[in-house]
Amino acid sequence: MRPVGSKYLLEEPLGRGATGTVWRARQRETAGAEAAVPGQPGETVAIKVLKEELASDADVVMRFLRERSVLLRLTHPNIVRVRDLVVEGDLLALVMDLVEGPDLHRYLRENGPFTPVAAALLTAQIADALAASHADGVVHRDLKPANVLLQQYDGRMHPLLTDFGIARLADSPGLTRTQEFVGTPAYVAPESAEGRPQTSAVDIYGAGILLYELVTGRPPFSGGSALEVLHQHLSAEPRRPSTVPDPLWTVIERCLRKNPDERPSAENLARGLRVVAEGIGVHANSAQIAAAEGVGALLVPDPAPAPVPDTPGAADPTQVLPQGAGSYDPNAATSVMPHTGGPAGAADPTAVLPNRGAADPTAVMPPVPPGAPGQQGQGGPEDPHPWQNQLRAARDRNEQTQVQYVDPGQDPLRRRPQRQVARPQQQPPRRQAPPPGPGYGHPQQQPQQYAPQPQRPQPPQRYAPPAPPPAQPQQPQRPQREPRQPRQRSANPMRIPGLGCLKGCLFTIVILFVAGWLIWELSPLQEWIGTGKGYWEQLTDWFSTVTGWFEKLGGSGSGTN
Ligand SMILES: Nc1ncnc2c1ncn2[C@@H]1O[C@H](COP(=O)(O)OP(=O)(O)OP(=O)(O)O)[C@@H](O)[C@H]1O
Repeated sequence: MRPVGSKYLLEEPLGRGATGTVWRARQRETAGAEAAVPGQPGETVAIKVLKEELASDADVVMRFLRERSVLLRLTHPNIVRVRDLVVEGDLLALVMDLVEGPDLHRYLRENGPFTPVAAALLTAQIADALAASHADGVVHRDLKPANVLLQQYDGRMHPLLTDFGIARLADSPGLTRTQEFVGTPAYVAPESAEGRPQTSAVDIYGAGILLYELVTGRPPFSGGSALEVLHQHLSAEPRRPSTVPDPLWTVIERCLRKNPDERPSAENLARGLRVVAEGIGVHANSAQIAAAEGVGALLVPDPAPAPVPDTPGAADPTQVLPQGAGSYDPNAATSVMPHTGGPAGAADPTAVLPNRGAADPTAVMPPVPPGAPGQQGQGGPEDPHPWQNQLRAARDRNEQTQVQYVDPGQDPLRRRPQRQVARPQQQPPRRQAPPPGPGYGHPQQQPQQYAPQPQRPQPPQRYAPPAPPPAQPQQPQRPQREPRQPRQRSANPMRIPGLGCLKGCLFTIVILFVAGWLIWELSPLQEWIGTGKGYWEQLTDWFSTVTGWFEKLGGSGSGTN
């Protein structure tokens, strides 16, 4: 557990975005007066630790401190509360309320689109949050499903907008010098894409995209590359899905106007969406239906939208948004997008949008170097992008929920062979024999059982490098096969079929012969028979008599025939 300042301890990462990593953390001590929420020791919080690039940028640190009061005072039932800001050495962190629940991006992915009514009501709450922050002069600038957390209780979902001010922090003059600004391709307003001055209307555009995605499951503009997506933001009209009711489509269409001055204010958007939700619901009465159909009249633009100060493109109208390329992931982490300062192409974004790496689905905006309009690479086209860290961050973010790297040493699949290696040392020979490996000490009985040791070859597919070493210690077991010598037993004549029987018979005959001789010589048998002959003589006599009987028997048999 890593401490953050003296008051917090990081416990486990909850997720990673382009601007930092969010951790579940615990409060160690009550925070000082500078915190908006002092908290209690033991309380669980969420802490976003900003990336080192940001933390080491003097402008970001300055801005972080300057905006401290804005971030801390931004409180609304639909905004994740920032409790404290920590600046310590190279570390910048925002301490927030911990929200138990998925973000909207994940929820959509797992549950599919919302009904039009639910989508309207959920977006209305987000619009409420925007209205409050815009009134305070704070523009979110990175509105997207991943930045909406869903707190669930009593079977209801309560959306909370997070990451307020982060885009603005990341968009420091220091980072501008490196030709970057923050945004996410699928949610970037046309004026942001073009580097024109931005206002709170960019959030309304983001809300329109989000609403479209809630009812259809995907954002309106897609393409094989971020470049393509940006072109669509600039010039394509969103296609209306047949499932979207007229009044709701009116709202979406107004939010997605290319001209920011034609988009409704956040407050009017929230009101309009509630009217629509009532009018398209199954229980709507005729008045509600009529009100929903006339929603266009409610969607009045903001007469004085909150400006985005220091917008990268704002100071320099010639700036264009060179997008790189890569096929884009609509919900990829916030992209750090480059912009050129070159005048060329200012009026024609297509002229300055470089395309690079179109095949990478997670890629975000590649850079365009300063002073080289329309070109990438600081030193040449082959140079590595100064964006690669961000690209990697975006990619990491996308992968993290799918691929968890498993240390081979921790992998149970790999541990199994290790256990096999250990067993021979236990060597309780006979008992170990039936299980796989060992058979150690009984090679002759289980010679084939060694084959399973090659279970090892299974892991090799994944853990080719680590697997062999554990296998080696088993090599010495092979010589154990030599004890097969017992096979020499196969030379034992007793194992020749029939031979054992013959031997037994012969042995029995000898025994009988000797026993008979002893009886003949030592007992009164000889006298009883009264032959006076020797043992051998008597035997041959009996033998002749018996063979005579057989001959007679044979002779009488043939005479009969
Ligand atoms: N206050 C919070 N409580 C609980 N989880 C949070 C909180 N804030 C963020 N998270 C989790 O952390 C994840 C990463 O958040 P983060 O804001 O860094 O990423 P992001 O919004 O996807 O990327 P970006 O930095 O581009 O905005 C979120 O998807 C969310 O699941």
